[in-house]
Amino acid sequence: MNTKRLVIVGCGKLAEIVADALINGILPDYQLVGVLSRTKEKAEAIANKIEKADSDYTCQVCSSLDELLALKPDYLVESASPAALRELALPALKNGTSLVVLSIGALANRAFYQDVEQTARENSQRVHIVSGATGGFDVLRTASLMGKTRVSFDTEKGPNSLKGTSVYDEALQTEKRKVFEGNAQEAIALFPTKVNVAVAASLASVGPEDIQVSVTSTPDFVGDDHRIEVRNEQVHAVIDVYSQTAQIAGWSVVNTLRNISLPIVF
Ligand SMILES: NC(=O)C1=CN([C@@H]2O[C@H](COP(=O)(O)OP(=O)(O)OC[C@H]3O[C@@H](n4cnc5c(N)ncnc54)[C@H](O)[C@@H]3O)[C@@H](O)[C@H]2O)C=CC1
Ligand SMILES: O=C([O-])CC(=O)C(=O)O
Repeated sequence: MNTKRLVIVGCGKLAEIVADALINGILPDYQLVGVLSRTKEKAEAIANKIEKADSDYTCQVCSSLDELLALKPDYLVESASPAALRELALPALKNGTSLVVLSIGALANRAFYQDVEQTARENSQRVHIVSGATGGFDVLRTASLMGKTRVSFDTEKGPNSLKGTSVYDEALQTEKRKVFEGNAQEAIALFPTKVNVAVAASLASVGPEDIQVSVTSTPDFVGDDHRIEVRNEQVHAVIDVYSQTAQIAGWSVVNTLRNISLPIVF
């Protein structure tokens, strides 16, 4: 078995799903050798889990990206924020570390996307964009290759998940309203950590400027519903994923890591 050295940046709810999957034997080809988080206690909690699972290796709690990269990981899971992805992507790729990324919003910036692409190529590494809280990237990519394609991305959320953004007001607690219409670049600028999914779907198809995105707030709505519609001359597909929590995004990292290491992939 060719064991891969894995590290995680951002030790929150989604990182914990990946660590638990590892402990539960769902990622047999990986060792979680290092963790880094803004809150050190969260990184320690994950490292302690690995320790308690009687692993025959140590998971190091790191205080800086340099310390983490010095562990020479094969793969880095980013489960922190778009700002973190902007900081770590190029140094990690230059270090010979491939990326599995959740905070895809950072890649809506064309110049950054191109730097990441070129650095990955020059260092023979790859950047895996996970399906997160949505999916259907295979059909999105395939349809877009066939010729002119239109793609829309419509999200429904509860008002509480929009608190702290410029579109929020108390009336949303009782009134259903479309609070955003635009493209994915505009959407991620307005909601920096809430529409990574829309940027991911756009990168898999027509690009962040050319996808039509909307966000609707519905009173008492629990979770998120992401509906992608893709159309070209021959194909019409609808991918509609409801999820009660964001856990599906953590599991999509697990699925991607399995695809990287298993002989048969989907
Ligand atoms: N693609 C998708 O479908 C989805 C993507 N996301 C992205 O995944 C990220 C993680 O989500 P959760 O685990 O739910 O968030 P969380 O808030 O539970 O955990 C994030 C952790 O990262 C740490 N962190 C933040 N910035 C950091 C930095 N610069 N360096 C090191 N650590 C840092 C925080 O202290 C926190 O412990 C979100 O920020 C969001 O951008 C979230 C849900 C769905
Ligand atoms: O969890 C979701 O539905 C989507 C989300 O936060 C993101 O795309 O960043």
